[in-house]
Amino acid sequence: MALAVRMRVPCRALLCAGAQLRGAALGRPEWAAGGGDGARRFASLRVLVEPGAEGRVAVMKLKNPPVNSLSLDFLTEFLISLEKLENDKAFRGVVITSDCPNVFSAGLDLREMYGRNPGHYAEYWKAVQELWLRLYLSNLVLVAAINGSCPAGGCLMALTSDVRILSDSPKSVIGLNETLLGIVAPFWFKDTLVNTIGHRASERALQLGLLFPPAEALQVGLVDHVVPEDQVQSMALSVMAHWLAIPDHARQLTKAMMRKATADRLIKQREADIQNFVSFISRDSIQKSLQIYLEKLKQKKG
Ligand SMILES: CCCCC/C=C\CCCC/C=C/C(=O)SCCNC(=O)CCNC(=O)[C@H](O)C(C)(C)COP(=O)(O)OP(=O)(O)OC[C@H]1O[C@@H](n2cnc3c(N)ncnc32)[C@H](O)[C@@H]1OP(=O)(O)O
Repeated sequence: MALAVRMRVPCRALLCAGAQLRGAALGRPEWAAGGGDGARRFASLRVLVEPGAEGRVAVMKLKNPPVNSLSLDFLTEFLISLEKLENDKAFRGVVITSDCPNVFSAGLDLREMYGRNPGHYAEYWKAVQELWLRLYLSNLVLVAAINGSCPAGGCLMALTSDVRILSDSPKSVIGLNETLLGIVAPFWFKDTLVNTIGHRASERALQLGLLFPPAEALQVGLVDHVVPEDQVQSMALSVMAHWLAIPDHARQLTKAMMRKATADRLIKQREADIQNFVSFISRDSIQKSLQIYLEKLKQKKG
């Protein structure tokens, strides 16, 4: 219990209070309970939560079409959802997957980082930090069922999980590709990658902005399993059962022991990190890079 308190993330309550206000401002109910599972099945506009197995596992489906970009509204809804699950003692594990075909998540929403004002950038970055801290320090067992493309912020989200299962498809590439956009992965993105695949492999992956196809992602240790597309969720539930066989308190203490120092680096300098982001993203040269990248994405279609 003491651990659970220690692992709580500062400012979380603040952000969630803000999040609820945001939801109210959008003029919709926060949660609509439905289905035979009553309150255990719930949904916001962009996140579906369904029971996974034996009432102790939930499946969170990211549903922000077309590509599950991590917009501010999406982050807000995701964080409220996660908080609900963390606070429900019945749940011990969560599978995170996508409801959008061929894409797990396109990462941070580029429209939140382009052509906005400094106040907006600061609000957005605080929500991104919160997402990482809440997921990275979660007491729940988190399994990422990565059923599609998983670049940058999508990869960061997957990296916070305890286990990653990737679908064996040419579309399912994963990595921190920030340099390809002319931007730089922040230190806590980098730390999370280093903690997963080691220093040398991270250095190469980050500098080159590598997006690994399934076999290479498995080889470098970025994911733990590669399975056919239609088996991603069943594999996630089966891996989850293995992890849930471990007593929670021992597993949670061990997870905290492994991750706390990394999280603390950001916690100690959250405000400075926000200011750093705002000044970096506001630069004309960076805005230009983002503009070019967004145009390229549009041209790809036409
Ligand atoms: C030194 C100090 C450092 C301090 C740090 C400061 C700042 C930097 C940190 C920033 C960290 C950034 C992290 C990120 O996550 S950046 C986002 C990176 N994401 C990507 O590169 C992915 C881009 N998207 C794609 O490659 C593809 O869309 C796809 C995910 C492979 C899916 O392909 P497909 O199914 O063919 O869909 P479309 O490409 O046609 O896209 C459909 C529409 O969605 C729009 N889109 C795509 N991705 C994003 C996105 N990330 N944000 C917003 N919108 C996105 C795309 O433009 C299409 O829109 P349209 O229908 O209006 O044309």
